[in-house]
Amino acid sequence: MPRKKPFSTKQKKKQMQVKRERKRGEPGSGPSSRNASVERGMDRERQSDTSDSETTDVRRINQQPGIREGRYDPNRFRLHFEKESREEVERRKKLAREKVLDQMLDKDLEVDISDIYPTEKGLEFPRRPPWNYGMTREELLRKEEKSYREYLNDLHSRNPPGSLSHFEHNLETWRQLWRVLEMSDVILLIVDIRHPVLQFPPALYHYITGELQKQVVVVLNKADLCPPPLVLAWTHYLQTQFPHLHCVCFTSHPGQPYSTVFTIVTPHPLVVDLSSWEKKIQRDAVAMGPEGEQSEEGADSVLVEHQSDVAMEMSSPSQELYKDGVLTLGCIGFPNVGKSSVLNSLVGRKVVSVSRTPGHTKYFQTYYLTPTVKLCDCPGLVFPSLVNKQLQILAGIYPVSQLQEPYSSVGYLCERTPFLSVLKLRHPSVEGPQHAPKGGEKEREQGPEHSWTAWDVCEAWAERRGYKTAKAARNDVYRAANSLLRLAVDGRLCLCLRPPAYNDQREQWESHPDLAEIIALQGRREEEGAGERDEEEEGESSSEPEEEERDRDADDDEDGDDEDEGFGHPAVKERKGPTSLTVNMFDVLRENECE
Ligand SMILES: Nc1nc2c(ncn2[C@@H]2O[C@H](COP(=O)(O)OP(=O)(O)OP(=O)(O)O)[C@@H](O)[C@H]2O)c(=O)[nH]1
Repeated sequence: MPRKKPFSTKQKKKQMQVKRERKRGEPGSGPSSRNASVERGMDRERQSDTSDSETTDVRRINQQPGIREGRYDPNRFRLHFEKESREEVERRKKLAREKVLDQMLDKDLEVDISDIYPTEKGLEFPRRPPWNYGMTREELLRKEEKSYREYLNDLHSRNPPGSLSHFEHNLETWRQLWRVLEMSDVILLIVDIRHPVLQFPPALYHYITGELQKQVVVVLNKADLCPPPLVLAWTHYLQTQFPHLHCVCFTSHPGQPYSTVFTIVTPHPLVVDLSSWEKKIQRDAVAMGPEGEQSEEGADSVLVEHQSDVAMEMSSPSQELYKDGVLTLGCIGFPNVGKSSVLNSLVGRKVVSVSRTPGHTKYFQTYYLTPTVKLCDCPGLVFPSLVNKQLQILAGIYPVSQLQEPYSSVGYLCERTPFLSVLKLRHPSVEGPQHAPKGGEKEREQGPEHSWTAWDVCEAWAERRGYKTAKAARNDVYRAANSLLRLAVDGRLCLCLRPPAYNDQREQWESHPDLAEIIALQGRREEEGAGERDEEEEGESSSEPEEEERDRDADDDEDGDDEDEGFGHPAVKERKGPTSLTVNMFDVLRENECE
């Protein structure tokens, strides 16, 4: 009997996908937006068909049909970035194999927002052109497309090809931002506290506070992943740069029950009557089963409004403020910053699915917190900027599974984190059986005599994790690179940027009186939080990544039936205990802060 050919899970999934599509009578049809591996395949094909043609990309975006042969097109709202040329990808691959990694200094992690969004580069975002009720739907759409093309031409005329970072090229997604901005009374701009300036486009802030005359609250999410003094320093920096901004530190993965989850750091707290929210949350808490499970009939249902295309296209912004006495909070932000998680935390349970894959939220929806307070969730949007593309990937804005060349991002990460001590790697040139180096061995096996390239790191991680290619059983370096990038995005190998002058002012932040509040928010013990534990500061987390790293589907819905929910966040595991019985989501905003 011939030997069975090895068949990887990925191949199997792809085969199943093709089968399903064949059954539906759509041979060779586009990928489901939920199946990252198929998408990647398609992206690779696209890469070869355009060789980096911007105009082709733009045309493709604007031709993207909403309805394909009478069926809804799931691809309509997916993230859409400009393709890089094959030469560029090959160049970076080569570099990843050859360039010896250099450890960066602390100072190199300091970033000023004007480095990311320099004023003189005109890094605007697409605006909705003026319209009126006399226009037909087709006229309006044509006008929007024309205006979008002009926007892109203008942007590219100021910024030569290749100089801009990845940014959203899907007009449909920008249309949703327009709609959310129009219908919201207060905008919650969610950013990841590890690198907030990457996700805070000044043009957006000025547009909302100036032209729209609306309030912006920046929610510094994922505070559990950042040393407390740095949380304070970033808050202070943003408030200084943008005086009309309200800053709120948040974590959807707190280290303890929700009682201290939401801290208003700004002196101007939100003024919202949430008394009926309090009652609802209390009823929901009672309706929770002993394991924190929700009983079928117990908790109040959350009124969800699914938005239609007509609602998207023809509505007037000016007529909508506080429409019907309802305050609308719009949650916007880059992909993967935790918009859906924040929304779930505020609602008190899962109403929106959460995924570690950016671009998971495809279409905006609204949810009533109370009869008079509505939340609106918008798909993640990447604004044009000058941020390093490798850093963009580490910041989670680009689906790791779709990367053609993950190695240079691994290199970027390793130059800025103590990867050797965290990952306990052994240089690929060292022979002998693989085991984790300990004590005196450490120096010998991974010591200074070895210089590392990004490729070496991936090779060593593949060896350590036992990642092998299906055919030749060689180290699967591509898979190892993806695994490392996911560790970074999840905060297991944590890269936190710092505001300018942070290192000089560090002592001041480490003894700041507001530190205790941040430590409480994170659910840390005071002695552990105040002095930025060394290993944490350098990116090391409390448990070894290799113990926790699992292979999960790239586009996993984290909060489905997945037992592994909260992977990588020790704090979340704590929350899963009996304590969840006492969860009181109203305390997300403390009483005295919302009156
Ligand atoms: N450690 C930590 N992880 C978080 C937090 N909030 C969200 N996450 C994780 O971040 C990832 C993205 O969360 P989502 O809520 O889906 O993010 P999103 O902004 O809605 O993403 P898109 O759908 O891409 O726009 C998931 O893996 C979450 O578990 C947080 O406060 N702390």
